[in-house]
Amino acid sequence: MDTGPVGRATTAPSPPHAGKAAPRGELEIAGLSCRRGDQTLFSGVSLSLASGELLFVRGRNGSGKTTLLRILCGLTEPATGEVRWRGQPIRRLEEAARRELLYVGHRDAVKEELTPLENLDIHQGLRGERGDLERQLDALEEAGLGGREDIPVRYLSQGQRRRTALARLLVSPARLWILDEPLTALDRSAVAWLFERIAAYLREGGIVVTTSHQSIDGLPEPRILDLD
Ligand SMILES: Nc1ncnc2c1ncn2[C@@H]1O[C@H](COP(=O)(O)OP(=O)(O)OP(=O)(O)O)[C@@H](O)[C@H]1O
Repeated sequence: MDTGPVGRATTAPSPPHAGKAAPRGELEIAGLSCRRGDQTLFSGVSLSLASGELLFVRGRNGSGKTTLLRILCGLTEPATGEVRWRGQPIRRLEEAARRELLYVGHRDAVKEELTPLENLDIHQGLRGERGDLERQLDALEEAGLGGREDIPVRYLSQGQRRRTALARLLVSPARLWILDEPLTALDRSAVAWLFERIAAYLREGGIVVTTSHQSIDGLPEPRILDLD
């Protein structure tokens, strides 16, 4: 695992609407079920998440955590039920509303042949955001990648790849973070940094849905969805 220090904190973009009164239940989940083959992974999942709330989805390997997170951001269709973001069906969001969601999957989705800086720039381009070089460099510095911004990702350690993926949180304004196993491969200092980041984001009114097989003691009190 990577043991490099995590760099100085930068000012991450505040969630859109930070500071304004937020309606309750921005993310609404109703009657979700999912089947894989002849197996029901989960059923009857209903809940509502409001500004500042953290949801911890837990369960054994194969219980359906990743599948559920993908359903929450509209990447996978459930067998039954629906997900709404600010009242709109998640799979039919307009572009501006879609940009309020930021998903970091457990496979890092970083391009091996590109550098961390290029990966961050492409990520922003795909979201329709204008990349700001200074902010991108600050984000990579904060994520502990100072000095490695221009090295192709294939030469980086697992922890550094993870940090590259997580640096997206620092450049993209979003209202909802969906983080699948964000702690994987992170060393202790990076875990502490990420926990601080998540706590600050929740205080500013962001919403976070996350999974982890590691302890999340150190994060603000979560709501828990247990798929077992
Ligand atoms: N597209 C798919 N087609 C068929 N089966 C799938 C598909 N996606 C996931 N599965 C199956 O659904 C089950 C749940 O997978 P999922 O990745 O959601 O579990 P998980 O709870 O995130 O597991 P882990 O803790 O191991 O990451 C697994 O048995 C997996 O093989």
